[in-house]
Amino acid sequence: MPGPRRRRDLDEDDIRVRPGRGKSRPRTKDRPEHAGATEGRVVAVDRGRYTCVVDEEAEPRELTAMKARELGRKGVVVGDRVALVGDLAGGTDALARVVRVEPRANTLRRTADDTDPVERVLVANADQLVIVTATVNPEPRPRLLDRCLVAAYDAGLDPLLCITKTDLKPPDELIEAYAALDVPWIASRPGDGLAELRSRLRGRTSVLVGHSGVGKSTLVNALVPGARRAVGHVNAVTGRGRHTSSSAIMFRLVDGSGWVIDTPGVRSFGLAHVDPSRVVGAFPDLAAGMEECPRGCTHDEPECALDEWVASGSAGSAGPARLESLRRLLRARGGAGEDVPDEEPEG
Ligand SMILES: Nc1nc2c(ncn2[C@@H]2O[C@H](COP(=O)(O)OP(=O)(O)OP(=O)(O)O)[C@@H](O)[C@H]2O)c(=O)[nH]1
Ligand SMILES: [Zn+2]
Repeated sequence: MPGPRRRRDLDEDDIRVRPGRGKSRPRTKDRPEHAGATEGRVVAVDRGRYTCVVDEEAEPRELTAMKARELGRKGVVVGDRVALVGDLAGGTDALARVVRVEPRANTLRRTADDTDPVERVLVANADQLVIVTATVNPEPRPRLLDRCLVAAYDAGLDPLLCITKTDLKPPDELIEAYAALDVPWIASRPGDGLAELRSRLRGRTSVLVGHSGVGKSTLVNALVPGARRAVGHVNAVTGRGRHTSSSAIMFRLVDGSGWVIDTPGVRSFGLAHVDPSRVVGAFPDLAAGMEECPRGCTHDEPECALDEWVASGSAGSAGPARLESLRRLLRARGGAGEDVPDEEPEG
């Protein structure tokens, strides 16, 4: 007998669709008329126009589509797999219709916060989150990086730390700060590090996130000839980039195996939606020690059994630094009481 579904497995549609009462009339999405629709992948969204790639395997081409009325207010985001009908020829005037959004394997989301009042699904169906930070210019923002990491664990994406501008300053401090988190990292500078990044991206769908000006667009341009992402200039005084990229956009890697999604520079990452158990789940090496915790332990309180467990050495390789990392991330989740602001310094 199937067990009860965990809450995480439910998405918007499950919640809306109630078992029908009385005579069953097929719901819109079950109607057979779109059976012959073409499958596509949304690679860009711009004011109600969706750029989709169809025929990925045989002869990939892009076309523009609008949302069919029957989809109502349902969101369509970059990375979505969709069913398309209508004018599938492509070309400048052709307009297809998105008639269905396939169930999403996952979504990368941010909750509304002070800098962005709208809760957003940023992308769907990715499997890796590349958290990009520069060694300097702009300065790394540890709290923002931690929050991106929490977002990755929450969405079930594998994190990868990508440290840019190592020609200006060595990456050692950053590497050290993330050592206990066991996050794989790569370092890059002009003319170096790209091959390793490429091999990390092969066969995967990766989302690049990071503060404005860290060099995401520069990386995408190097990875995808022809991407022509606008590269901004970092203001020498504020260290701020110019937010040159305005929306998420997806590119196919040259050898056809894998996709990268460039996102606009972020200044914050609202995490109110994140269940702490998703963060804890990213620390399987500490799981055994949690068995002694009081019921409902937040693992960041005096009664938490982890301190003793780690101190006793029963944790194997999971030492105090590892526990401190878990707590750092659990705290990063909270919106209030920020220790280090992730905003730029004033002035
Ligand atoms: N010295 C140095 N400069 C770099 C490196 N990578 C990027 N830059 C420069 O940093 C500036 C910002 O790079 P972008 O690629 O526009 O940064 P971005 O992250 O896409 O910024 P947004 O589009 O605002 O999100 C540009 O002047 C780049 O030439 C690097 O490894 N070393
Ligand atoms: Zn605990």
